[in-house]
Amino acid sequence: MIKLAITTGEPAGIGPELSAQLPFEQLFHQYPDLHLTLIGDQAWLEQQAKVPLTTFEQRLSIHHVPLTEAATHGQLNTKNAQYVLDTLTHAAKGCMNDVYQGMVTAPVQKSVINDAGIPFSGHTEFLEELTGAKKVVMMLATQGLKVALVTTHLPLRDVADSITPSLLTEIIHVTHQDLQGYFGIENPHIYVCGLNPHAGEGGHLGMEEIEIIEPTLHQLRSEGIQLTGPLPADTLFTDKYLKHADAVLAMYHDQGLPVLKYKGFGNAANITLGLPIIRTSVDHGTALDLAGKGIADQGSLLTAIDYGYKMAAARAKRQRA
Ligand SMILES: NC(=O)c1ccc[n+]([C@@H]2O[C@H](COP(=O)([O-])OP(=O)(O)OC[C@H]3O[C@@H](n4cnc5c(N)ncnc54)[C@H](O)[C@@H]3O)[C@@H](O)[C@H]2O)c1
Ligand SMILES: N[C@H](C(=O)O)[C@H](O)COP(=O)(O)O
Repeated sequence: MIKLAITTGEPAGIGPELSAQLPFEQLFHQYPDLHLTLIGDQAWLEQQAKVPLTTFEQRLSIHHVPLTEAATHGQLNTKNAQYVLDTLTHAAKGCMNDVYQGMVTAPVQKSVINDAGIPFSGHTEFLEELTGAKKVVMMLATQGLKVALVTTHLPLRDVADSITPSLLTEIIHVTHQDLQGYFGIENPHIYVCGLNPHAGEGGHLGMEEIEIIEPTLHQLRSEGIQLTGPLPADTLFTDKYLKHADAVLAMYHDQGLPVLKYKGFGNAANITLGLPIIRTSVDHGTALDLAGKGIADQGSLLTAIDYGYKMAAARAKRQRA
């Protein structure tokens, strides 16, 4: 059995309804050994389900984490911030203890957690700390494109200073290793974006390519890692390069993710590489404007479940070998 935990996310957003309204019958048919546990407030989830969740009791459980205050669609409440983190902690610890073979996260509202006085950048950073991982990488994947990021939830002002040879080396090592381990790519070819326009224009538009990125890639190539770049990011995302790329490494969030989401929004998943556990997520946020209306698209949650299931199956196969 592959047991996946689904954290149902910000209670005022679309996460609870997307999770409770999953096409369970179809999913359990498609993945005959899949078991799902929805993690969140039981009454809030049952209220949003279309069929009684007990219908699938052999394959579907709810792990009840009580809301602090009743939730209302579209209305954030700082009192429920800790609830959201409790669902994540339960799932992550369950994965570390092999109760679950992976966790799939519905969206959380980062701002309300911070407004509650709890510093929180995102699941990626939260899980890195909770699991004690040395370095994690945010990678979003859709059919035909995987984009990994060197920096994640960082103000643009701080990005350039944070790109160092050691960070770049760690990020590339983790990406390379997990593309091999979870995606069965024997010798991944990673295409790397420059940081500056035109990859620095020979030093006239920034020195990071010459001083940091090129020497680091040169060093890593000597270890046998296939790397192309740094290439100008505006033309890297074209077929000429993408047809040879197993993944693209972007230097910052909005260099890589708009391209990925333009190609695959609704059919993409966010995957945290480098964790000791498997974690996949949706490609969208809490969409407070849609919450409770029953019109939010389920595609990305299904994609995240698919990646989570396949990664867990790949790891189980590796462990048996
Ligand atoms: N995995 C996550 O936890 C995650 C991912 C992205 C954003 N967020 C958080 O979500 C909050 C809101 O972020 P945002 O407004 O930038 O992005 P958003 O994805 O919530 O909304 C952007 C636009 O996409 C639409 N949209 C989103 N999901 C949709 C779906 N399933 N079906 C149809 N339309 C959908 C929304 O209606 C909106 O127009 C922020 O706090 C952000 O940090 C969380
Ligand atoms: N950067 C993600 C995106 O834009 O889709 C999103 O904020 C989620 O990040 P976490 O998985 O770290 O919460």
